[in-house]
Amino acid sequence: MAGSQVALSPAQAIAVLRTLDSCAVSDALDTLGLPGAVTGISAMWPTDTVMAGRVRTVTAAPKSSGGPSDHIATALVAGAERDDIVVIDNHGRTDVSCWGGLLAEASIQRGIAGVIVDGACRDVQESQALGLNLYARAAVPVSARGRIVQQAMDERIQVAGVSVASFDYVIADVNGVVFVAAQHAERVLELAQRIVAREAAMAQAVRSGRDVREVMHDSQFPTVTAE
Ligand SMILES: O=C([O-])CC(=O)C(=O)O
Ligand SMILES: [Mg+2]
Repeated sequence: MAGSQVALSPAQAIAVLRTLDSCAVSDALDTLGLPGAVTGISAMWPTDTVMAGRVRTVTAAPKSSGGPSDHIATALVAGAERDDIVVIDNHGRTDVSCWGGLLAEASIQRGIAGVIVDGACRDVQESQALGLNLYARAAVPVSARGRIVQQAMDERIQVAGVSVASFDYVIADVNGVVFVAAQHAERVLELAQRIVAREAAMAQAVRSGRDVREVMHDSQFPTVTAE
């Protein structure tokens, strides 16, 4: 892909992301001076999976009316597509869940690749049993029902200070969550691949007995730049 001028399709971008990890993508964003890495949201169980896909946003809000309403995220999940990743913005609230096992069941049927909650989730064991990747700030037993609704979907949201829109990309793994704005995906992925290659060479140097002070010194192994 290096040097390629051909635009990546979403499927190609997702396939490349799945060969990377969140640290390499975060480093690429750093190099380009772009935001994307978030802190405080982590995998709900120890995982060796790299989750990558296309963002679909849900904006959560407290339920204001007394009457019946759609359950949060159902409208988005019902129309979601393969490799979508549901990203729920509950503004960091951890006193109520936004995600549970029934939503996970429906998500698997749609081919959804995973879920990220800027807030809390529940029924963690049900998502895990279904193999649905789940990232959140916390797990709590408290239901969304009667408390939280979907205010909007596919609107721009803020996740821990990072601006995120539907059809951006996201990668998440045991290290955390990193968003990639769609318009920068090509440059970010190309750079992240070069960063991975550099790290592999550095690891090989350490394995072959070179002093780690030398291998990791800023003067060694050409720093990967934006060019
Ligand atoms: O009531 C809720 O918060 C949703 C829930 O548990 C589920 O989707 O299984
Ligand atoms: Mg449930």
